Amino acid sequence: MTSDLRNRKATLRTRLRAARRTADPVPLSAEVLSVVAAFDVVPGQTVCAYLAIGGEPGSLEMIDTLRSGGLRVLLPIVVGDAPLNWALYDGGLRPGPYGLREPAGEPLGASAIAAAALVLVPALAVDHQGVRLGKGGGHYDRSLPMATGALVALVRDDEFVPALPAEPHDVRMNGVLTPGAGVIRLPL
Ligand SMILES: Nc1nc2c(c(=O)[nH]1)N(C=O)[C@@H](CNc1ccc(C(=O)N[C@@H](CCC(=O)O)C(=O)O)cc1)CN2
Ligand SMILES: Nc1ncnc2c1ncn2[C@@H]1O[C@H](COP(=O)(O)OP(=O)(O)OP(=O)(O)O)[C@@H](O)[C@H]1O
Repeated sequence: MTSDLRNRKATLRTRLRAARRTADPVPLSAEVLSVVAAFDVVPGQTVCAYLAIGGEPGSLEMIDTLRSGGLRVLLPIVVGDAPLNWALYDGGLRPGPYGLREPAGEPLGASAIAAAALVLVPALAVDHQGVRLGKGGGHYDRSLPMATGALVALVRDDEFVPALPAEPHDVRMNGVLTPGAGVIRLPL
């Protein structure tokens, strides 16, 4: 049962990653403000975001839009198999693992995610029940249980799908942002 779920997830990841290799960029630099508005996030509040790589929706411009709107933006720092650490993005970046760029500021600890009114979550796909498929490292699965704010995944239109395989540890999303459909609130 569990290994069947794992195999289905792995097959989906391979297909979705391959499709992203030839897909057009999706910067979401303006659209991200519709998420901020939809979840009543106001200037001064904290948003946990991510810096897109390798065909992921999002961009540095998207992060800058959030900062320009007066939001406090935290970016993730990978610490092995531990939950993600977080640091304030103040314009400084340095190279991280997996070709990532990470915030150069002082790490705030894994529990910093709890202060975020909104968490923008990278995903390969999300389904209509809010189940998210990530890259398979489990980094977000270990961190999202500590979050208290709205969880919104960013995907392409065709990556928002009717149903994905779900395991008990998969944390459900409260919403999804796609370039074509904008913000979609998901029933939890
Ligand atoms: N932009 C972004 N940041 C993130 C994540 C993410 O999915 N996207 N993570 C989500 O958990 C964590 C890091 N986990 C990641 C796991 C794999 C890859 C990845 O795409 N690896 C490439 C290249 C590997 C390499 O060069 O060594 C690959 O597998 O093709 C990226 C991030 C935290 N930060
Ligand atoms: N809360 C958790 N604590 C410890 N390990 C976990 C937790 N959640 C998930 N894992 C482990 O992480 C691995 C990857 O999980 P999964 O396939 O759901 O990844 P994903 O959601 O696609 O990845 P990510 O969260 O990095 O985007 C699995 O081996 C799983 O058992």
